[in-house]
Amino acid sequence: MEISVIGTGYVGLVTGVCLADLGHQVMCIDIDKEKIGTLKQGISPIYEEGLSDLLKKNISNKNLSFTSDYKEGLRGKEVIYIAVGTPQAMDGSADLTYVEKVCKSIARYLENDAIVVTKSTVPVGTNEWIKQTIEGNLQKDIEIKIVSNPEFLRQGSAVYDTYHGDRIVIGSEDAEALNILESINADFSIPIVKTDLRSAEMIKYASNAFLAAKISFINEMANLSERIGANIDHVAAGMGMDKRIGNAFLNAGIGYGGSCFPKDTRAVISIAKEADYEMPILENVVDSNERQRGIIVDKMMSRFERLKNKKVAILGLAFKPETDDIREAPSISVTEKLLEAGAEVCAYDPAARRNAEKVLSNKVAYADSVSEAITEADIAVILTEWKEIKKFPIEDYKKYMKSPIIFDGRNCFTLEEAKDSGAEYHSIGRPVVRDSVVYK
Ligand SMILES: NC(=O)c1ccc[n+]([C@@H]2O[C@H](COP(=O)([O-])OP(=O)(O)OC[C@H]3O[C@@H](n4cnc5c(N)ncnc54)[C@H](O)[C@@H]3O)[C@@H](O)[C@H]2O)c1
Ligand SMILES: O=c1ccn([C@@H]2O[C@H](COP(=O)(O)OP(=O)(O)O[C@H]3O[C@H](CO)[C@@H](O)[C@H](O)[C@H]3O)[C@@H](O)[C@H]2O)c(=O)[nH]1
Repeated sequence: MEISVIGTGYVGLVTGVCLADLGHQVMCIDIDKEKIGTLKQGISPIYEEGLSDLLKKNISNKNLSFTSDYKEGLRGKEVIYIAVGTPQAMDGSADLTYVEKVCKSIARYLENDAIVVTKSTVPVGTNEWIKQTIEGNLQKDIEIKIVSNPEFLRQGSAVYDTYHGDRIVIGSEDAEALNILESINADFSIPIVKTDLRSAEMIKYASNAFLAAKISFINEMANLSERIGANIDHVAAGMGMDKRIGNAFLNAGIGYGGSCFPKDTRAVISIAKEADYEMPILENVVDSNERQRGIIVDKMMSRFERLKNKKVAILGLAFKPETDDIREAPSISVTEKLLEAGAEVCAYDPAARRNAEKVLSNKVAYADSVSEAITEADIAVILTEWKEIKKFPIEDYKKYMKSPIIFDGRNCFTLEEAKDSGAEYHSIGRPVVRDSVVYK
């Protein structure tokens, strides 16, 4: 099929590349000319294993091309995916400015009938508004059909998720459009849920809200476990064996971040407000996550009283491993709090340094390895569970640090490893290990 994908962020790029790899003729459009220039050369602006190879392969076999010119990008296209950002507005709702601009550009430049598919995460009812906005601005007598096709990929494993996701959701009131989308997606060999527009939009928000709630739930259980002498690793393992609960998303830590959970949970609360309905569970999930982001610095404060002039090594800045993204990463607030308390911060991240430098205070120094970051440090704080950070032996911290005191926000080491390491080890939801003793 002749397909156009609008927006080359995580979702747009991976969608475009994967559809091209299935044999469709895909043209990706982005208003960011610099990005388009980079993409044309086969260079992925996104840190994701395997993506660059797929990108180059499909550019060279002429299934995939890039443009910032809407007229060229929409010419003769039968299916048009919208994959631009829907960031959080000041009031917590989803900001649809980019989507609106896209609708107006489609209306202005499209010259043939087409199916418009929304991949962006948008509030319930938005797809109907998209149809009206395009139709209200059309320059030609053409027919537009609308399908909601929310995206469930995770950053860092986006290509894998596209081929191995648990389900593909497509929603439309138009049976023919639904069938065409079903046939495009059939090649991914993933179960397809066919539904109406509003339910498809709601499935996306409800799924993210549920996952965020699961994380906040286990985080609160972890905080309680610390206070009563239980070990959250054992608690989560025991809970997760119950198939009704499931063992995924039960890793306690310093809270969820990233470009989706924080904004999507707030968007649901905002949608509910519009519908004059209160959602106390979700409101508390958001508050609980805010509190969780602060607990690692609180733990340091209660251990040291003062952090002034302490040299703190931050290990991991990305909101999770295998991505260079630091949007809503806990590292942002932890770094701010440490600097406010007068600490000297030296950070290491295998991929996110370039993005971090744009956002974090210029008082933060950067290291090129774990060992360099922790050299002569008073405290090491682990914020992202990168493989490299998990693999760095806990017993080696004492070789480099002034005093081997570790605050691990991602439970990278077992208590057994910590016990024989010579390090003082504070983690989440587990007893402290000090002088080889596990303190309950
Ligand atoms: N990032 C994820 O893991 C993920 C997963 C599932 C769903 N989503 C949702 O998908 C959507 C896109 O997310 P993202 O992270 O890929 O976005 P992003 O913000 O990283 O990228 C959006 C891209 O759209 C481009 N753009 C903006 N306005 C444009 C316009 N008028 N015309 C053409 N291009 C334009 C920008 O230049 C940018 O390259 C959001 O709604 C998000 O909630 C994201
Ligand atoms: O047990 C867990 C699992 C995750 N997290 C944190 O939760 C956040 C999000 O992680 P993850 O879901 O792996 O990353 P995203 O790439 O943000 O993906 C989520 O958000 C996307 C955008 O909507 C959806 O498409 C995905 O299905 C959904 O998993 C990160 O900060 C993780 O550290 C935990 O703290 N504990």
